[in-house]
Amino acid sequence: MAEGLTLDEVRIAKGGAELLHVSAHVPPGEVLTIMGPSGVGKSTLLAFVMGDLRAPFTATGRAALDGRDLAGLPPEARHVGLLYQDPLLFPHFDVAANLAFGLPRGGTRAERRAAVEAALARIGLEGYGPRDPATLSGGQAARVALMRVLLSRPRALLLDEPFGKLDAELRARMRKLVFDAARAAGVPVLLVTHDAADAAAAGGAAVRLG
Ligand SMILES: Nc1ncnc2c1ncn2[C@@H]1O[C@H](COP(=O)(O)OP(=O)(O)OP(=O)(O)O)[C@@H](O)[C@H]1O
Repeated sequence: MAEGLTLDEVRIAKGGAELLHVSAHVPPGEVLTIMGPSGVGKSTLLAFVMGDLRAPFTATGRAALDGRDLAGLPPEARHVGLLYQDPLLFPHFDVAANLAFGLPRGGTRAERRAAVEAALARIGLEGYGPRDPATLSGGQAARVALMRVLLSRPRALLLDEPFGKLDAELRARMRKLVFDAARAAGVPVLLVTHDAADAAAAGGAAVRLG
């Protein structure tokens, strides 16, 4: 059984015409960077792994996590975390509740509150728990969204230009946070980026589509 995330002869077509063809393996804790021109199908490939591919796209081939075929598993049973460039926070929840949503079920109220406080500290947003997400800057919201995904303890992590809205310093901090967390938890990461510095920081292999 191959530990990690495997893409085996994945072919994605749009309206019957092949868009991309890729085979790759991402060992636990490592990052595979996916680069390629706009429109080549990078985000669509991530949707396939999530189990969220929609018409007009079709796919053949296999995505497997720790040797287990993901086909047939609904998205919520895949335990694959996805982070976009645009942080999608729940607008009717405050920042703390957005983070708490990522936490696995269980634990006491006090434990959950402590976990949220620790998470806020890790992203440099101490005291931001009661804030309305609409009052956050783009970079602050991006950090909350990233931390919410990490708290959900995904078994694989898909990042779609996740650092695009951050300034250089924050970008470096967030890269370190996410790559260190993935390494520590043994989580394979697919990183879609146009930024060669992201790829260099990720340190793993890279594939170029198109
Ligand atoms: N719902 C849709 N219906 C039809 N075509 C779509 C749909 N969504 C995306 N496309 C097209 O499918 C192709 C692949 O899109 P995708 O978003 O996967 O590309 P990408 O490589 O991630 O691009 P970018 O780097 O610009 O984000 C593009 O040509 C896009 O215009």
